[in-house]
Amino acid sequence: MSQKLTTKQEVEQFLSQYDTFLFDCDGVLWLGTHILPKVVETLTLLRSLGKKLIFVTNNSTKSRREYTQKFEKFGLTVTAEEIFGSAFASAVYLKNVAKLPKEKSKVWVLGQSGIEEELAEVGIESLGGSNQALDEEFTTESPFLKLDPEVGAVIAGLDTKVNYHRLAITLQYLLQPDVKFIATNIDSTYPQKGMILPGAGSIIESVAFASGRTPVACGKPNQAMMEAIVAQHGFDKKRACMVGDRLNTDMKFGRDGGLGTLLVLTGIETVDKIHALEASEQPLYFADKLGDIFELLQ
Ligand SMILES: O=C(O)[C@H](O)[C@H](O)COP(=O)(O)O
Ligand SMILES: [Mg+2]
Repeated sequence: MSQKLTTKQEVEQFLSQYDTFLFDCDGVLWLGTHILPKVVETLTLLRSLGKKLIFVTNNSTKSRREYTQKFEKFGLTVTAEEIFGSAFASAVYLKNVAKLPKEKSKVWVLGQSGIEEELAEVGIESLGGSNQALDEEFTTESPFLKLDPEVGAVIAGLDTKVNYHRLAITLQYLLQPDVKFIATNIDSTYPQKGMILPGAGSIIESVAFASGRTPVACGKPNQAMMEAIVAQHGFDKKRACMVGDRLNTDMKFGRDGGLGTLLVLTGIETVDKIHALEASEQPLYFADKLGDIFELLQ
């Protein structure tokens, strides 16, 4: 049974088990541009206790560089090496696993600057994405219908500017069987302040359905992302805890990786969702919010 953190002793006992914490971002640290209560204090406290902090987000709209700027706005100094985003995971997958041949080395992006920037970082040329010409209404005269024969893959992720034009051109590439199909992540929804919005998975599902294809999904819970994080930071997974707000991505990612798990209720899930699960599928711990760690220790 999942244990709720409600007292100082419980928090101390929880913290004593782990040296490394992997934090999901949307719904755990912040909701869009709103930082959640006592998050800064909690992260600062954990750092002062000598804990290693790593940030693992499925939100592909920003690159690791752009995330460092977002952290900075909240007064938190976090390096790009401490951040793993699904845009980065997808770029690394393309570069190291999918290995596109030279003549098919470009990528069509259904998504935002995070994906474009991470692809550029690993030396991959991208098309589509944030190109403003795609904001225009789709017609059969679209210049993008002249497909680039050098495109060898589609990467699809969260895109708040998604429209019929972008979906239509993405489909044209996906109808080519030799073009690989990569999804940054599978989240059906994500939390914003006061509302739940359609997530990357809901957008990707549209072109997956139209093309009859299933993408390789690179973000949480894919354990390739976990292995990349462990390879970079070299921590003991048994002494690490995944903190998240979603069961089928964050908690599965932690559980499958052999980490401890803490679910916070500031994003997607509710306490009823936890209790509806088999004991073996429940997170080890849950809390109303991440900031409870700081508040309960006072
Ligand atoms: O739809 C998305 O891309 C995701 O729901 C979302 O942004 C998740 O981000 P995370 O909670 O992993 O930080
Ligand atoms: Mg989240």
